[in-house]
Amino acid sequence: MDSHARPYRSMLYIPGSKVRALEKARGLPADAIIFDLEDAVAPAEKVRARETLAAALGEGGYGPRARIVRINGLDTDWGEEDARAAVAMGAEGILLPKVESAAMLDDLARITGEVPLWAMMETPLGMLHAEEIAAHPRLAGLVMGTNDLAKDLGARFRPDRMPMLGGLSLCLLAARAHGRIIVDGVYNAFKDEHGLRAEAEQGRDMGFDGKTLIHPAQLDVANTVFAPTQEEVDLARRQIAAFEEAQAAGEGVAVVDGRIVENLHVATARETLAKSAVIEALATE
Ligand SMILES: CC(C)(COP(=O)(O)OP(=O)(O)OC[C@H]1O[C@@H](n2cnc3c(N)ncnc32)[C@H](O)[C@@H]1OP(=O)(O)O)[C@@H](O)C(=O)NCCC(=O)NCCSC(=O)C[C@H](O)C(=O)O
Ligand SMILES: [Mg+2]
Repeated sequence: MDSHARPYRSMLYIPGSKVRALEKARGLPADAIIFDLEDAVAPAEKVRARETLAAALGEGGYGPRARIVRINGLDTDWGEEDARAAVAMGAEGILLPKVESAAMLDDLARITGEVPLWAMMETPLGMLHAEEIAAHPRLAGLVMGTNDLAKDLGARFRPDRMPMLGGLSLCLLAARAHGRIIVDGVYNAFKDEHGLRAEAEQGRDMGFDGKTLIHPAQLDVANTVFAPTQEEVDLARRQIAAFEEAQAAGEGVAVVDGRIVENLHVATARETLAKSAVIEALATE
């Protein structure tokens, strides 16, 4: 799974226990859905939520949206059974909470076999072991859990996310070093569109592939912020054309809008065009 073959601009959490939300999601413009059996489901509801989710996924109708199931930790009463059930449900990915080592992913892979794994990065130890987690051969991607991380750090929520930046950056470095997808944490104030946009733009500028979301009202902002703009697409086309022209003239460098364009900029420009094409194709499905 790479983020160009399939975008991960918006990853919407849906509690596995909420029948109406599971139904509604079939028509929502989310790139991916995280069907949650962990924190969004109360202990008394855990077993029923697993059954409700199995029925919804069995019914299908989620189209091109990536279907990822977040299970409970393997150290809980529900984790192992969740993992087996997620495989049986045909989940495209299984998301393990509070991953702190590659060994935790090994334990899960022994149950889930070939199904791609995703790791919630949300504890101080997880941040410190991000590299070995990202290197795990079964891992498709990392998902930031900024609520749990703030709790464990004793950090305050600030608009600039200053207390989070060290952890976010460590996980980004690890994800990119191993070619993994990485998706930013949730923005809790789901009615605050302005705040969400600012935080999503910060995540995009840092290098995240997308943002995890808790409410359908957040989808448009994430889908817009994490897609290349028309200006970026136009610039990418002009950079590629100018560089090819320069090469034909025996030059290694071109200039566009007063800025140099070298082969590395052309690689980024080609990625921008590829991402834009995939998003466009998705919109017409
Ligand atoms: C936050 C909510 C509890 C709000 O729910 P509600 O009051 O029902 O919202 P609305 O009335 O505005 O809902 C309008 C319609 O949208 C549907 N809906 C709501 N949320 C979702 C959703 N997530 N996916 C799909 N559809 C949704 C409602 O059913 C309404 O539909 P309709 O009847 O047709 O009008 C609620 O949004 C919610 O439960 N959100 C998910 C919360 C969650 O999953 N939390 C856990 C993940 S966050 C986390 O743990 C991150 C990490 O681990 C960390 O540590 O940071
Ligand atoms: Mg969490």
